[in-house]
Amino acid sequence: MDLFASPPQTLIEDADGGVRYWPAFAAPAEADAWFAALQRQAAWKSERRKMYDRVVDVPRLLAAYRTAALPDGLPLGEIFARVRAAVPAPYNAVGLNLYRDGADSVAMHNDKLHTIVPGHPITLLSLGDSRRMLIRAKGGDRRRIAVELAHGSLLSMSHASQLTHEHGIPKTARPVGARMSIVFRVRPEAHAASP
Ligand SMILES: O=C(O)CCC(=O)C(=O)O
Ligand SMILES: [Fe+2]
Repeated sequence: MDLFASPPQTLIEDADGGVRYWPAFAAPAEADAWFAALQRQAAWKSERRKMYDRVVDVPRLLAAYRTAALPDGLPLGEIFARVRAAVPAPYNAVGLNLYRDGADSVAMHNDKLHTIVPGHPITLLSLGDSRRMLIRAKGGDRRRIAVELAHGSLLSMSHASQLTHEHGIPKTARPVGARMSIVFRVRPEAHAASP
């Protein structure tokens, strides 16, 4: 079966591509190999960020590369080619998030607008244990959409959806192992190496 060709689920519709989800984008064995290589060899960093008047640990590990300078020995070139074929865009940045366990998370947010170029999607591959992403409109119907981001799945969010919706990965008390996301973006040149 050609999983690659299976149609996505549309989670949100808008004139810019909406938010679409492909549950079985990568074959399980391929996703296993990508996860193992990236967990072992990506340049993971723990970051600290200013939150109001405090500096706090970002509750996940991060790595970032320019797509024009992907390191050898990691499967990022192969992943990039597959993602770009499914959701074409002139991606120039890839950010990786590693959620070590259920205590790691990302708060509800939209991706910072000055760090993404209008008109282009944000497209992310999930590897490892599945984690739930919540998506919620900023105004109007505030009911949350939940999507369980499966091993080997792909999610693409339009630029327009960053204006209308927030997304996040809440902490979970479920005993979960590591999960990572590999997030492709079109960034202004000044931000192309940012996570
Ligand atoms: O890990 C994910 O699936 C989402 C990450 C995210 O929202 C971000 O890096 O901006
Ligand atoms: Fe995000």
